[in-house]
Amino acid sequence: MASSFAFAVHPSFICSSVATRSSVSSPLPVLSCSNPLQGSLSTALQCQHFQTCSGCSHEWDLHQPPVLAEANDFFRSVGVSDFTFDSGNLWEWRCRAKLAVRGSSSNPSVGLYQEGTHTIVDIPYCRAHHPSINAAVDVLKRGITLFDIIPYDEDMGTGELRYVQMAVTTYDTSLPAAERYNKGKVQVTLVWNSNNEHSPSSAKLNTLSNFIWKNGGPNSKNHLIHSIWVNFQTSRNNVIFGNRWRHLLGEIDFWDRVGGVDICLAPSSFGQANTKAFNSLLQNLQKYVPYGASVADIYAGSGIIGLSLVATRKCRSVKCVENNKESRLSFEKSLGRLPRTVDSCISWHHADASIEPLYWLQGSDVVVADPPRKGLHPSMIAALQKLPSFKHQASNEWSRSMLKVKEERRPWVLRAREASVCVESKTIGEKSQLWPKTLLYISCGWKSFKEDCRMLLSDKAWHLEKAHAFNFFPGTDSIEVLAVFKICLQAWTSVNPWQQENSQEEETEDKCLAAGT
Ligand SMILES: C[S@@+](CC[C@H](N)C(=O)[O-])C[C@H]1O[C@@H](n2cnc3c(N)ncnc32)[C@H](O)[C@@H]1O
Repeated sequence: MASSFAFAVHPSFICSSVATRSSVSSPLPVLSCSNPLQGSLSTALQCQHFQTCSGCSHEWDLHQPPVLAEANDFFRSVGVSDFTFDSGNLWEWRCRAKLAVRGSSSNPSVGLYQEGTHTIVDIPYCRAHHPSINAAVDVLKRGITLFDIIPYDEDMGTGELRYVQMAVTTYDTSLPAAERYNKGKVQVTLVWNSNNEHSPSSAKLNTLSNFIWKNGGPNSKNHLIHSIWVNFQTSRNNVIFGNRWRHLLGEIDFWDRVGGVDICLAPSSFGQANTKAFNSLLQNLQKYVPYGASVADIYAGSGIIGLSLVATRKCRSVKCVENNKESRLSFEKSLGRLPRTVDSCISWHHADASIEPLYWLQGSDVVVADPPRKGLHPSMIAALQKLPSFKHQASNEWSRSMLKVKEERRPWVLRAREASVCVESKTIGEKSQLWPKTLLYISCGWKSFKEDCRMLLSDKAWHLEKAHAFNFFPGTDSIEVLAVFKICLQAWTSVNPWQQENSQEEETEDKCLAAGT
């Protein structure tokens, strides 16, 4: 139960907050706002699972997570006084959830761990979930009970169903635009405790998926399931997915639309959980990329950011670097839906960006880096710190010597350099002597971001020009940051007094000096 407060709900809040399409509409929990230190009910979580479920840590003021005050101070201290925050949707924002399945077939729990335990809390009325996720979980649980599907037992390693991933597409052009989000459809992935589709429990897997399809697919009275997949995983560790994925029912391709482009996401690829907030971030990010820029999209996943920039900023080239090979197919499919008018060099590399980071940075004037929560790899930071000294070294020969291309013999490094997917431009030639002037750092880990930011600013290599944050995870004390760094040239020019290339760079240099970075 949520809290010990007594309750009074403002009627307008009830209207705006009740799940719109779920057959599992939540009895709202009892809260009151008698404590003047608490925020308004209109921005409160009001979830009955709060405190038992580990998903949300904050119940009040969802529009301003506590870390925001610290972020504001931090950005001020590094010279950014106009830091902005976009608070977005406070409920029903989660379009992608991985939920553990535990308990028994007669009483299954589908949810998250209770804080600090290995107990799974059933969260049928989760306020963060898109309503279609809660509705799909409800169908799943009925199927588990009806067909005696055994939930996974972590201690014994037994059972059939371990996890379920639910991903919502909010892109159905047959619906009016205003209805698309609420009527989103779910790609369900069942994580099954067997080696493959030939195992003895496969009959039960098929029965369960047919039940879900019958009760949530296109011929049901509440069409909420887009497709059903299975992932086979027998490992005893706590890695959620195994390597074997199979499509079972519905459409294979899962399309959504963000950042002005159609994107296809396989269940095995990384996908942002908060589709609307991600879209806002992309629209903001686009403004910092000059038309015709060459972009390196590092930690690219299925290349959504890079493709969005190709389409909206008419980039000369975009190079995506990602170490999960599963994302390649999604990238290829999304690439196929770019407008025909796009004329750019576009490539996607299956590579570890921390190995030879300079190789990936070369040839671009804008770097987008969207690393996992732990932040940039030390080797990537070191490479970014070196960039000011490369700025005017335009010769390819010099670049090659810096990158030690001639000496490189390691087959896996040479393999990674070859693009897994590549589209040449019809008109644009290569311009590999470029080095980045702008770094757009997207971060979901505030702690690691601060450290990386300090490192980048510490030796005057970069200057922080702008910072924005987005409420990607309302109910938690996390923010997604978009930080705009510009290269500083004075460190380099003090030893190499070459002429500045253009006035924009002079301006950036002045700002670096003014900010004392
Ligand atoms: C926060 S996600 C961002 C994905 C993508 N930019 C998006 O928004 O969809 C981070 C990505 O970095 C990838 N990654 C992690 N370590 C990497 C490495 N050493 N080299 C390249 N990619 C890496 C992960 O597989 C994941 O797709």
